[in-house]
Amino acid sequence: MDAAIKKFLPDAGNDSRPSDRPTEAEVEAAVRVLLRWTGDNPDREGLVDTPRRVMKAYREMFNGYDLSPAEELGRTFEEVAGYDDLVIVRDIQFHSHCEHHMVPIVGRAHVGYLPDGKVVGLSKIARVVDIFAHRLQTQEAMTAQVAGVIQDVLNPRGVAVIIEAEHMCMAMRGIRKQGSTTMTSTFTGSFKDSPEEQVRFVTMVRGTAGAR
Ligand SMILES: Nc1nc2c(ncn2[C@@H]2O[C@H](COP(=O)(O)OP(=O)(O)OP(=O)(O)O)[C@@H](O)[C@H]2O)c(=O)[nH]1
Ligand SMILES: [Zn+2]
Repeated sequence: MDAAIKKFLPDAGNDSRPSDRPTEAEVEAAVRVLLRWTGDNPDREGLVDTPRRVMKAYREMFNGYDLSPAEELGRTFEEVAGYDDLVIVRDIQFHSHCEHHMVPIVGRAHVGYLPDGKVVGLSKIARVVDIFAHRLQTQEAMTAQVAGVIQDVLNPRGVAVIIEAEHMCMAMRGIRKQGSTTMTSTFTGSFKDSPEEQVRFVTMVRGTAGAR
């Protein structure tokens, strides 16, 4: 297998990842403990099916551990009439969970790259964002991971990623600041080397469509 793809498989570089997962029954038992921790009664009618629902919801919200972002980028094509300029997919909405508190991060990613011959299906860029979002994250790591996998697998002239997100761990608890957003960016290749390319990316992301 291509080394670039291997690097982005779910368990790459993470020896602490358990080789076997808990059973559904074990997960449901853990949710019952959390329900008791809230002060509620897991045996009351409204909560009886909740552990099972939470187990299923976790399987869906964290399915990014079972998917490979590098494999999503594997199918490319070159017949684009010689187009080799900036491609941007902006406003990719995502939901993730912060690795510190396991509560939601809600945000948007803007992803651009400068093709070097081959381009990738646009939906694949959004799929890559979703796969990383469906793992426990910090915003910084997610930004670097999205840029890194596109750079490594497509080998374009450069990749630019901006993520803006609200962290519920800052809104619902702790400091309790609603509406504050965090912005992160990663630039590789030509974007890293050239401030003009960065400006062009940001200008197009902030550009004309809709009420911006
Ligand atoms: N850099 C970074 N920090 C994050 C992210 N998500 C959450 N955090 C922060 O992680 C930090 C964890 O701080 P700790 O002091 O260990 O935990 P805590 O006592 O729950 O912190 P408070 O949120 O300040 O109450 C907090 O400052 C969070 O705001 C992220 O994506 N990136
Ligand atoms: Zn948090």
